[in-house]
Amino acid sequence: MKILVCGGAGYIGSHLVRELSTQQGYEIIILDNLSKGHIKSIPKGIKFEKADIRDKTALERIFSKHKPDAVMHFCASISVGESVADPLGYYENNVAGTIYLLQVMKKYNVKYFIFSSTAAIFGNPKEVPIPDNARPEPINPYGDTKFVVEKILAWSENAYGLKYICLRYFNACGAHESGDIGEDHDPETHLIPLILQVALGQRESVSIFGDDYETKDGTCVRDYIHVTDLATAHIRALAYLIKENKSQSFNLGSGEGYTVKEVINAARNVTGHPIPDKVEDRRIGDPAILIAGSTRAEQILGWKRKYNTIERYGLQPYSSTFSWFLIGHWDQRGQ
Ligand SMILES: NC(=O)c1ccc[n+]([C@@H]2O[C@H](COP(=O)([O-])OP(=O)(O)OC[C@H]3O[C@@H](n4cnc5c(N)ncnc54)[C@H](O)[C@@H]3O)[C@@H](O)[C@H]2O)c1
Ligand SMILES: O=c1ccn([C@@H]2O[C@H](COP(=O)(O)OP(=O)(O)O[C@H]3O[C@H](CO)[C@H](O)[C@H](O)[C@H]3O)[C@@H](O)[C@H]2O)c(=O)[nH]1
Repeated sequence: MKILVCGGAGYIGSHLVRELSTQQGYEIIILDNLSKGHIKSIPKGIKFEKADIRDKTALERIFSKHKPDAVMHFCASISVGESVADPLGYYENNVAGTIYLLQVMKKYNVKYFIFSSTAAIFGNPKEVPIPDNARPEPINPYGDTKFVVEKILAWSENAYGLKYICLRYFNACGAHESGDIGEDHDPETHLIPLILQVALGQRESVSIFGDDYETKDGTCVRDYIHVTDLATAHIRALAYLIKENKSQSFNLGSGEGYTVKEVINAARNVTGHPIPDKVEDRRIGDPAILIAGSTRAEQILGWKRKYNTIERYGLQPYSSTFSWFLIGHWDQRGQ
């Protein structure tokens, strides 16, 4: 089976490629414009097409050349804060880009689509952990772009018979066990790599965006899920889609939430670095608490987190950052 992995040079996509390439029966083609991804994260022997999903001519060329059977779609602009400042850019890349991709899939009769959705579609959830069937009510443009695509997918199934799976990741974290791929965004906006940059002496302090939320220590709560566990969920989702021929949406998280302060403290414990912090104003568009209920993925896909003990995480150096956080995360809880 030929799988076109759009955004396969990025953080989560590159981990999916690593896992998928260990499975029998899949041929992988990566499409990425390298705006954020890294050529060095593409393993030797995997086909690569440098292209932008907003370039329909390029998409047509790639589909006609490789004739994929399924598409996994990781490409997006991904920062909540940036999306508030530049909503049009976000709708263009995340919504218009996805429409072009779906149009070309339709033209080349490609039926299976796996979409990187997000916890950000839920806005300020009414129930925590957020059930799979909670009603999406995004509160920032980034989350809304993903919700719009989810609706486009449902209507496309209705009209054209597209079969799709939306995987709503909570906060991805960690790095590949080999240590040669991991999170490497420039500029970095995600909390854990920013904290680790302080420990590495590359930044003086980490900002805490708001300490007046209604949470146990006033800082935002997020559910951090290991990137390799996200990758294995994709492989299960693909197998399910092909076997059952049924569209579905799944939350993917750990079911546990950590405040910004807890994450910083965990990193202090693990690295032994004081990691100075600075409380700043709230970041616009940030919900107070996001924790996943992933019952559906567990029950329907048989997905289970592998990376849930300190022994599993280990110290994983990658580039200039380390996935130290998760070790500390468990130390702190006494596990
Ligand atoms: N990182 C997280 O915590 C998280 C959480 C929930 C959902 N997601 C979603 O998962 C997906 C992957 O996230 P990530 O953290 O790996 O991001 P990333 O930026 O590392 O990866 C995205 C990749 O897509 C490529 N890309 C972006 N726009 C493109 C375009 N127009 N044409 C071609 N390539 C393009 C980038 O170069 C990059 O390699 C995104 O859709 C994101 O919204 C991420
Ligand atoms: O310097 C920082 C950076 C972040 N934060 C806080 O840390 C938490 C996590 O922020 P991240 O930027 O690391 O991640 P987000 O929760 O904003 O968003 C991430 O996870 C979402 C799903 O939950 C998305 O899908 C999105 O792509 C991805 O960026 C938030 O409360 C944020 O306010 C800080 O306090 N200081």
